[in-house]
Amino acid sequence: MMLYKLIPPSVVTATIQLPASKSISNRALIINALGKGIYPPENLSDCDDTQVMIKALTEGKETIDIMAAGTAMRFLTAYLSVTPGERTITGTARMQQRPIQILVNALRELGAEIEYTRNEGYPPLRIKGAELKGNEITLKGNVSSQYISALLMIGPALKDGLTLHLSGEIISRPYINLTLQLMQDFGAKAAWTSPNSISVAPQLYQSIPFKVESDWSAASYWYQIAALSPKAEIELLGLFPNSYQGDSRGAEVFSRLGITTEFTSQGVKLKKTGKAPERLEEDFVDIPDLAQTFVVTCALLNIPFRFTGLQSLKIKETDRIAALRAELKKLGYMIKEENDSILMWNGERCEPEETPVIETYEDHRMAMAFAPAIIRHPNLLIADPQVVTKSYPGYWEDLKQAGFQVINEG
Ligand SMILES: O=C(O)C1=C[C@@H](OP(=O)(O)O)[C@@H](O)[C@H](O)C1
Ligand SMILES: C=C(OP(=O)(O)O)C(=O)O
Repeated sequence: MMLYKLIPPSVVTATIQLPASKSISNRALIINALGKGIYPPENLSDCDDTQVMIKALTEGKETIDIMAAGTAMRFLTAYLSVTPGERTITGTARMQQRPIQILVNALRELGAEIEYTRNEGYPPLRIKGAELKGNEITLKGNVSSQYISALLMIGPALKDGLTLHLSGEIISRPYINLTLQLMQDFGAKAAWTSPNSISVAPQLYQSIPFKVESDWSAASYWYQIAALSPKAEIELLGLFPNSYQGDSRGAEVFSRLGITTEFTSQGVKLKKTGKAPERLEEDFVDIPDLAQTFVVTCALLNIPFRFTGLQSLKIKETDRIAALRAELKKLGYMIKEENDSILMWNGERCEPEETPVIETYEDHRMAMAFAPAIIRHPNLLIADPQVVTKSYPGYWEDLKQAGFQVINEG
């Protein structure tokens, strides 16, 4: 097992070229493939989740391994259903435990030929591309928005277009809006027709030059470093106001924790105001990928919190509710959970471990959200730090550039 020991600088000074958004990269790639685009998307992310998508779309292999990429698994399942050929799509052991039945059922209802090769409801899948016949379906909106995005993106390729009715609470809605936004940019007609229905017209995508913006989820770890450091001068490149990404709301939540955002022509500069709230309450149903950032930040700043809307965390790269509680306990914080969807902390402590080894559970966000904790817990070690490649391969190099020492303890 690889272990990283970190030593923070006394003042964090950095200008960081963030990775490009994997959510935007993977959408642009699918849309480009469906539209037979002549302009390849520019500034694609160099992360694993985008690399596996590029390979799947270009190598033409019969067995496609998307490793741990949820977006690739879900988007490609829909894509392969409308693309000639017969293929198997698989992923890591964890990916084979992440549910996909809602999407498979929806695609089957539209006429798709998909079989489970191992366990009913989970990858791997055997998919035979076909012309889909249906054009209107109802599916649950409360498990993963990626099923909805996957269906929407193939909508323009269906003879009669597609209408989706979403039942139950709609989670991760900004990711659905991101999909619609990109589809519209590429010339599709796709829009909400009611608070829970979306219609897509049958109309081919147009090819346009397109540049992917930086990743706001990745930016959150730098906001966290600014919040935890006594002094920080951090500039993040490639972020703009009115971002397509829902996680840009992290800037507003961090402003309540004393980190304000100033937009420049190239990105953002973070400022510390020195103000901190007595308590933080937030609903994460629209911003699930920021949960780990804020849980760790608030505990370490000694700010009690109650975070709701976390029901999707159990089916992500790991059970993030359990992982957060277990690892923060090692640092001396007792976090409570309620209904599988709420995490709270009332300030309760326990004895911290002397040399806590933070496990990362094959989850990039566990590594990236706990590394900044070194600023308050100088003895912690990060296990399996290479997990960051899922979304942010340059994370450790960027920390070094910001003055952190990153030492491989073997
Ligand atoms: O569509 C996307 O790009 C994503 C949607 C979200 O997943 P869920 O819709 O499953 O919450 C998010 O957690 C994931 O990192 C990326
Ligand atoms: C949940 C995530 O990714 P995915 O679902 O695409 O694997 C994530 O990046 O935090």
